[in-house]
Amino acid sequence: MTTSEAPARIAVTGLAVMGSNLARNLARHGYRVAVHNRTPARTKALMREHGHEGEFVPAETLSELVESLATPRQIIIMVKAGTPTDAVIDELAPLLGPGDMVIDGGNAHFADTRRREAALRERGLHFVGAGISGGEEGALNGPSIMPGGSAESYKHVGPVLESIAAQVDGVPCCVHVGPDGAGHFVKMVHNGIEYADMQLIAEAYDLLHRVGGRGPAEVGEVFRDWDRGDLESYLVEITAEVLGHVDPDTGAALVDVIADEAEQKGTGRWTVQEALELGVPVTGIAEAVFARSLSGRVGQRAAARAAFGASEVIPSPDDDLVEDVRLALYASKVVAYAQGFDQMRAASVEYGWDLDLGAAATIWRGGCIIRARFLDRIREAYDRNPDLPSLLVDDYFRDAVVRAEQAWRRVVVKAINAGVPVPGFVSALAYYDALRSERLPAALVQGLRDFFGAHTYRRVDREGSFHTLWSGDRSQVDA
Ligand SMILES: NC(=O)C1=CN([C@@H]2O[C@H](COP(=O)(O)OP(=O)(O)OC[C@H]3O[C@@H](n4cnc5c(N)ncnc54)[C@H](OP(=O)(O)O)[C@@H]3O)[C@@H](O)[C@H]2O)C=CC1
Ligand SMILES: O=C(CO)[C@H](O)[C@H](O)COP(=O)(O)O
Repeated sequence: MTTSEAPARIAVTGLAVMGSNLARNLARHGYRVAVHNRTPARTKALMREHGHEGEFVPAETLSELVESLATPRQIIIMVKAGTPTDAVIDELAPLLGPGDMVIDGGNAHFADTRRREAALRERGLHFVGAGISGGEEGALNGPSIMPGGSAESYKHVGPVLESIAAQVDGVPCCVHVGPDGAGHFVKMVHNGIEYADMQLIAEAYDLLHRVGGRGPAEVGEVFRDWDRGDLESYLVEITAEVLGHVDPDTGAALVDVIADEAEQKGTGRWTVQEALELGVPVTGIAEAVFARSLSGRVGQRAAARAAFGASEVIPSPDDDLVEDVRLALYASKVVAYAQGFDQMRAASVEYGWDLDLGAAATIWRGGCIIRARFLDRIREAYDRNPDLPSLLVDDYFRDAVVRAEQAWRRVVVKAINAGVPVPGFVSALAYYDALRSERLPAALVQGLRDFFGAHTYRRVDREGSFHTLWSGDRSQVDA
């Protein structure tokens, strides 16, 4: 039904795949939704194809959209992140009144969200930076929603967002994450983990395919089987689907005809850039971002093949390979998640967000791309100890990693000997080994820094900073 007399409860501007599906989700939940898109053809298409699904109020302009809303107004922006979002906010803000709420559901950089929140607060408006995950299907049927912003604004938008979010065990996959950019930060880390997870899955596939000698469909069946155990997750489930799919044009496995150059829109890169700023090692996410970059360096790859010959992998399957790879995948995933949660903890301190890490795990259990059985275990770990220094040291994950360790090492050795690149598995194992080392060679790095730059070092046996007179008599002085 489409009527235009009563005021709309909420509005969506930006009606590409995400915005139109979110508007439909809202309408299906009984909200009267005002809808707008810069190019009116998209609004018309939504009304034509889905207008019967609920109460929509189409608007040709942003001022029409604003006029159609009940106060305090709630407007969701679902447009391209970056300058398009600023353009919409700049046009929208002068049309709004005190207490109105602007909700940015795009993949905004959290620093932009902090800036926008502060600017709108100055004007008496609320700005809610809400990370939304789940893609097209999630937006329609229940995404995971990570709203930031003031507690006051959440009182208004929270109930609406919670009602359209995915529900797991009766709990909505939506919670007030924290002030200003907290929601978009958590979404960014979600995407970083998504990158790491996909890279690890791709490495597992490569090993089972090239070392294990199994075809894509056969490996797809292995993933289907894994999806029934500890690895149960959306990404493992769809891996089975993609690997099992046959290209209608050639009859080959689709994965064999897709160009092997992984693209990226930038959220994984942001995660790593911000981790560098915070000094948090997110090696799994970084390796995943770099693996995508390397895949796209087609000219360099061709030159290397010409110079060295393409690496030739002779399949050498053994009875344990599938189980070993499963364990290595699980342990490497634990590391990737531990690093992502570590980054959120560091950001929480840096920006004063007071993030509840268990709540982040809870709202990722459904609706989003990294939804997984695993997230229940993470939530339980933070329930046991909200101040866990690392997920790895929680009893459950510690035992899981210890159980996987020997298989993990066998897989890495096998991959290296075979010439199959597994940067995700290798770096996860190196992180685990480094974290638990009694002594790290960082001591030598400090010695070298002091030698060439008098950068000083600390000692293990007494307080203070010291410098060795390397070009003098090599005695030690207090620094
Ligand atoms: N696709 C996905 O799976 C996911 C996307 N997101 C995020 O959600 C947001 C929407 O994504 P998606 O639906 O894929 O659409 P796109 O990111 O492709 O953005 C297209 C939309 O942005 C609008 N737009 C672009 N530039 C401007 C501008 N200068 N002024 C006004 N409107 C503009 C377009 O309007 P017009 O039709 O006039 O060109 C269109 O409505 C993005 O921020 C994206 O990162 C989040 C999670 C998942
Ligand atoms: O936010 C998302 C899901 O959570 C998007 O799917 C994400 O934009 C995909 O990122 P990329 O294109 O960089 O792989």
